[in-house]
Amino acid sequence: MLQIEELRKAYGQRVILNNLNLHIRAGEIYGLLGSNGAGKTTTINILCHLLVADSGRILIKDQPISESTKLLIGVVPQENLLYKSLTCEENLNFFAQIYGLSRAERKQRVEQCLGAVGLADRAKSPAEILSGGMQRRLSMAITLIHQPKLLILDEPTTGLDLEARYEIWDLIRKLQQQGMTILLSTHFLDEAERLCHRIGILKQGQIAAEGSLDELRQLIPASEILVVQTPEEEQVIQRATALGFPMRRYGHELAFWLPKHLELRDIITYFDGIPLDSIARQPARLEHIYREIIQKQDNP
Ligand SMILES: Nc1ncnc2c1ncn2[C@@H]1O[C@H](COP(=O)(O)OP(=O)(O)OP(=O)(O)O)[C@@H](O)[C@H]1O
Repeated sequence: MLQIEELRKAYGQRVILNNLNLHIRAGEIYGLLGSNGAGKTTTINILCHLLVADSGRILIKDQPISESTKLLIGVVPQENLLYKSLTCEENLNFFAQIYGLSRAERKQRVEQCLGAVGLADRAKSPAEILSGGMQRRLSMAITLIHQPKLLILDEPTTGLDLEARYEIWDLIRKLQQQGMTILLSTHFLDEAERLCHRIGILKQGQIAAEGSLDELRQLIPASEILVVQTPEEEQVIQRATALGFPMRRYGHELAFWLPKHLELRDIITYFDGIPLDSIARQPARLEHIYREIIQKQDNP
């Protein structure tokens, strides 16, 4: 669906995209992850013609991007693009007019798009009285008005509460099930884990790692992660190190990589004689993999 080849963008001496290659398959949800300033929005801005790349090639449905391919893409930016004093219906109508839809088409598309995002009953409500989650869904409806094939979502759940995030996630899944290809840029690893078929981690202007969650799991030699809470961290670290379990810290959590699946009762015996508050095994999650990839790149 989308092929980005050797894309380069620099601001002065500062290279943001360093010959980036990215391929998004039709019908998938592709998660683009990266630290602040990694170049996610820069990539999106180039895709939607807000920025010009220094070099590289972008193909959408095998055609180089141009004015005529613009209609294939719909972008939901980080900030909602809404006229707050207009109703939901009026907002959609306005954008439908910009896309040149006839009066009859507009009526039909406005209804369809409001229905698609679950706002049919708010058609007459001014955007400004909607909750943050509803405003985001209205922003998504606006992006759907011209029936794009590729939907680009830039941090779609930033600033939303948990219920609103669930609603946006359901909506993203529903759109994908209806055949939409989705590029999702996000900071939230749980969001990428739940929604994305494949994930690419953008680092130093390139995709440092890419794949499904299972494929990414192969990148770290941990079968499972052991999280330990103890008042005697030094003793636990010494014991685990002697057993060959690499240590990591995830925020305040003390963790060890387990090279293979081990029974919890066996693990507990390894720490005999050391006071433990809690001990838990968990599968390696995107958080653990992401951290490793980001740090490995920083300190090759
Ligand atoms: N017009 C500009 N001039 C100079 N530098 C810029 C300009 N626009 C963006 N940058 C820099 O380019 C880098 C990439 O920015 P970008 O917004 O693409 O990152 P991002 O991955 O989307 O980050 P975030 O997750 O914080 O939104 C940043 O360091 C930013 O400061």
